[in-house]
Amino acid sequence: METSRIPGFYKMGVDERRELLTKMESFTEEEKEYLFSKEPLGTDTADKMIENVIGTFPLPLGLGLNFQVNGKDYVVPMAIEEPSVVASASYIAKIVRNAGGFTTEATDRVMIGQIQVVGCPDFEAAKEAVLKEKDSLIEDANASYPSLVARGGGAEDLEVRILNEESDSIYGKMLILHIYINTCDAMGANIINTIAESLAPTVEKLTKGKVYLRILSNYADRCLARASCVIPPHLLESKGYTGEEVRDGVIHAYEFAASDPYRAVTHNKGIMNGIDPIVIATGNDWRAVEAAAHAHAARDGKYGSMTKWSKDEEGNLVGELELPMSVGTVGGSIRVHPIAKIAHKILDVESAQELAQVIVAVGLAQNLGALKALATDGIQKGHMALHSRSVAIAAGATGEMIDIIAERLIDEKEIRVGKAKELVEEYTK
Ligand SMILES: CC(C)(COP(=O)([O-])OP(=O)([O-])OC[C@H]1O[C@@H](n2cnc3c(N)ncnc32)[C@H](O)[C@@H]1OP(=O)([O-])[O-])[C@@H](O)C(=O)NCCC(=O)NCCSC(=O)C[C@@](C)(O)CC(=O)[O-]
Ligand SMILES: NC(=O)C1=CN([C@@H]2O[C@H](COP(=O)(O)OP(=O)(O)OC[C@H]3O[C@@H](n4cnc5c(N)ncnc54)[C@H](OP(=O)(O)O)[C@@H]3O)[C@@H](O)[C@H]2O)C=CC1
Repeated sequence: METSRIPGFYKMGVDERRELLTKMESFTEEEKEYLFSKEPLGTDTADKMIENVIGTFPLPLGLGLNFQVNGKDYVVPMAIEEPSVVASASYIAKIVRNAGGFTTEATDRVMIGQIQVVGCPDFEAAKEAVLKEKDSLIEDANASYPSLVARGGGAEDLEVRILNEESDSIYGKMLILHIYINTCDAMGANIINTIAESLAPTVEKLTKGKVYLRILSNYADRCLARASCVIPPHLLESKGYTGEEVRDGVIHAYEFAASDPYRAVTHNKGIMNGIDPIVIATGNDWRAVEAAAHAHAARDGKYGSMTKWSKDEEGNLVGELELPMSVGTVGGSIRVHPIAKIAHKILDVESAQELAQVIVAVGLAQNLGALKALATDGIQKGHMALHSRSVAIAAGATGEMIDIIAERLIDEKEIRVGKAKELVEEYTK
């Protein structure tokens, strides 16, 4: 889409938003049917995707607006059940676009396949034997997946480690091969597992040991994406707070997360609030992204903040986020789930590398949204006001009653289900 800046989008009704979206994006009739239908993922398709299917589990799909990354505008599809996340991402993206937008970069998409060998009569000799045959193992790996090589990807390198060298237990000592594979635009789990399994018989011959596990590592530390932003303090100003106060509050909040795992987990949950919804909407494996993100946050041996916030010489707030981002634009369920396909069309990324960069930019925005709120009015004001509609529904409100009850909960500063039930009873008397 030409622009991601659509002021007042949230003030429109759903039908009005859909009409505007169809003017901005050229959907086919089939796409419109899926996107706007009551059953976007048919049970027939669902039944082919997983096992023991009895139905589907819909999530709200919203659009994160105002995003500008490396000079390009992105409308970001976000599938999430939690209120205020989409609003917060859009809010911060609006501030950051006025500061020049997010800057991002990504490494090559190199994923890791692990092969575990146990029971080698001589582990050092086994390691040497594997390393001696490194080139031919890489050739074999590539021969097992020629289509990947044809796309410019494939196995690139191989390393070997001996784990628990001093262990007395027969279960402890093992040889671990890492095979590094460029999976192009696929997340690559199945590709890597296929390659790792294909190498196992040769590895057993070389090592005289027994191969057990042949599987990718989800700690994709050679498949990283980075985002940063630089925000002049005047853009952070909000009611009752100077920009400098907000900036300093955000940096204090970061230092708290960097020093205390109890805070870091919550801080990082706030980052994943932005990341998971786009990973889910684009049909990617969010468990893989979550697992790798938290491992990366503990890479120095202590769990800490995924982001970093600081002040530069001009007094600007500087935000940075680096995460492993093993996502794809093909593979898995991406081309199977009709809404995931449409989400890719809306997002308009050309490669997995580009997708990874947009995702980390959204994570960085989401973190700032939470920290800005926490460092000023507190989280409840913005978040609970938007949560009030869910509270009203949980208390039994329907139709036009939902907004009326939600408004009353906000006015009376008591956003809880018990209070909402009282109001619903009063309303229906
Ligand atoms: C909620 C806001 C944005 C309100 O903030 P506000 O100042 O009332 O917003 P505003 O009315 O000035 O609007 C500014 C922009 O925000 C967006 N916006 C504003 N309202 C809406 C809406 N209804 N729907 C969609 N977009 C909205 C919209 O883009 C709008 O620009 P415009 O389009 O008008 O030019 C703010 O209070 C905020 O960012 N709060 C933080 C919310 C948050 O982080 N939620 C996550 C849940 S809490 C959690 O799980 C994580 C946490 C917090 O524990 C993590 C941690 O501890 O670090
Ligand atoms: N631990 C984990 O995280 C695990 C995750 N998984 C699951 O694996 C799935 C992801 O595996 P993945 O291997 O990505 O998916 P696929 O098995 O679907 O493989 C991707 C396929 O996409 C095709 N392709 C088309 N264009 C490209 C391109 N530009 N770049 C790369 N491939 C292309 C390739 O087929 P061709 O070359 O024939 O055209 C390739 O085989 C996810 O569903 C995940 O949940 C599975 C096991 C473990």
